[in-house]
Amino acid sequence: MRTVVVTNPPRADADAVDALAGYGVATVHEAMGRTGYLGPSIRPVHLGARIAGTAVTVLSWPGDNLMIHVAVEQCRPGDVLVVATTSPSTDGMFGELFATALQYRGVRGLVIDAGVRDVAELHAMGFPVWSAAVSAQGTVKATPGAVNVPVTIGGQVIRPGDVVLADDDGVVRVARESAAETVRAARAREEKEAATRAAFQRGELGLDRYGLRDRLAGMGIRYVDHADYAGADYAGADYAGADYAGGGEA
Ligand SMILES: O=C([O-])CC(=O)C(=O)O
Repeated sequence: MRTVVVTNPPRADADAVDALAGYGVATVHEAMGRTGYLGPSIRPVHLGARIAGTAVTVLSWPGDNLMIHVAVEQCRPGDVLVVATTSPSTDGMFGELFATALQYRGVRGLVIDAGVRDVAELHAMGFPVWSAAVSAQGTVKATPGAVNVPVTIGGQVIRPGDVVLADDDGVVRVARESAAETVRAARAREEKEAATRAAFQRGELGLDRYGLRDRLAGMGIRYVDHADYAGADYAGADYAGADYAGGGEA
């Protein structure tokens, strides 16, 4: 493993980062062509928060939070701490003491591909966390790692200074160069969704709005009244008889 601390990485434009916080993770993920999502294994520890910030990244040895202490010093207001481990770990590497130090530095939250603890205290102090696990298992401060190098979480490469957007749906990463463009795409996506919502509130069907009837016809889907279908054409009728796997058993 590279043992390095990179200082002063480029960070995404602060206005664009703040603007992204106005959109949900699902919206931004869709707006980026369904990319960037860290997947369902990185979950909010508490519901109800939405943050966007610039990543300060940590690559740690599993069960060892030495490099998180190193990373705290590199954090600036508006950052989000992003912690990956060199091999899978669920140990409780982070708790309310780290959160206290990060809050002092204006850090907006934590994304960690490992465990956290002191869940009640984190909630009480309003420090939002997305993690792979909750675990009281303590860790050591023994092994060097890296700060502000690219890390991989949930199949996504997160570079220092990239935007991390997190809410109840999980976490999405936006490349630091694309923050402003992604804000525009998210706004367009939200306008489209608003129009669709209004149409659904009027009773319009997705089948018509999305032009799905022609697609279904192209797939050979046909509509048959139940009275005409319940007879010989009922696929389940055959299945319920001879083909019933459990039929011969006591
Ligand atoms: O210090 C640790 O090992 C992690 C922790 O519990 C805290 O940050 O409060």
